[in-house]
Amino acid sequence: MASVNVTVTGAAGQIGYALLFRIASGHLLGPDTKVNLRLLEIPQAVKAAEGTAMELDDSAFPLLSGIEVTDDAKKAFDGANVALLVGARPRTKGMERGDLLEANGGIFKPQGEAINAGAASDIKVLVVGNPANTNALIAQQHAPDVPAARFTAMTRLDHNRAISQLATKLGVSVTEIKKLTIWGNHSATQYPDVFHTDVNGKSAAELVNDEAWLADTFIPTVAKRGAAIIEARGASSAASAANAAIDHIHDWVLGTPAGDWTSMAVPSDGSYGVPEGIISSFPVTTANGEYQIVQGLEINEFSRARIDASVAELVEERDAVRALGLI
Ligand SMILES: NC(=O)c1ccc[n+]([C@@H]2O[C@H](COP(=O)([O-])OP(=O)(O)OC[C@H]3O[C@@H](n4cnc5c(N)ncnc54)[C@H](O)[C@@H]3O)[C@@H](O)[C@H]2O)c1
Ligand SMILES: O=C(O)C[C@H](O)C(=O)O
Repeated sequence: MASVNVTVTGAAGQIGYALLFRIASGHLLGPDTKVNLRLLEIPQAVKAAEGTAMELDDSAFPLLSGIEVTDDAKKAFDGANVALLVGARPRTKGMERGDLLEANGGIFKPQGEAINAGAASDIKVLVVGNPANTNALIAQQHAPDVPAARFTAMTRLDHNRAISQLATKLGVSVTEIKKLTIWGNHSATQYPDVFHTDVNGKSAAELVNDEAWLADTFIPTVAKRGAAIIEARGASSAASAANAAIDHIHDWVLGTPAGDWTSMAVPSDGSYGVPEGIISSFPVTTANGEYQIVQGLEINEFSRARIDASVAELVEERDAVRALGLI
């Protein structure tokens, strides 16, 4: 059976704890693929990551072929086929946006370099740590030998949240909702779009038939859900974020179902007027380990303004990290 090297950064954190057991039990790559885990942490958290590794051992997962814990990015990414970049510098009191971007530059620049130096030729990178889209751009810009398209950021949690909200509104099961799209940044400016969404062969937008609900309830609920979870739990989403990371890589590697698509933040090829190179969320289909941006969707005025606003924020973030010399 094939064994795949999966590197997880921030392994001792709360998403890490929810993520690793599901990777080891086969939810990431399916029941026919063994996984060799590499856990990267900062020196002061290595001991905690080793504790998690002990628990992974104690689970005797049939698909887990090995675990290595390290604080050395070069070792962690050497031969990596899949990299989940979860560890990031959270915003703390008094921290300005520029400080946050700079602190994360100190993480994602060396990790991009280590991926460039040693990752396997089929490396697939998912950035979860916030600000995810721009952190992915920083890592990508320091890995010039890796195809740029292999660097992606996570908007699958937003996608899943939007499906759940829409299913509740329409009184249908989440499985009946297809072709929902998150556009833009994983931030409060993101745009969850139901204008091409299909519910049992009918248009979701027509079934909702209430633009005010979309504008004033649905979009803000989805876009501010991360903050609502922090408010309720006293900590940011962890199990749902881990679940979304599993979904993102699972679908990238194993494909999206026929008649559906998903949302991934990927380097723009200029589709839908999104400036080339910006790591922005799009509707994508996947097959044979590759993703493709869904083409030819008609974008109405309501959607256009919202996509443009979120993309403008991404351009600002790119310009800010450029000004800081991080890319
Ligand atoms: N994209 C999304 O949808 C989404 C959703 C939820 C959370 N997040 C983000 O995911 C990140 C992780 O969340 P969490 O709740 O697990 O945080 P956490 O603070 O519990 O854990 C983060 C871990 O990362 C480690 N870390 C820091 N710098 C590192 C480095 N250079 N190398 C390796 N590890 C490093 C820390 O030691 C810590 O153990 C945060 O940035 C959070 O905002 C993103
Ligand atoms: O950590 C956050 O700011 C929120 C997180 O990105 C989320 O969407 O739950």
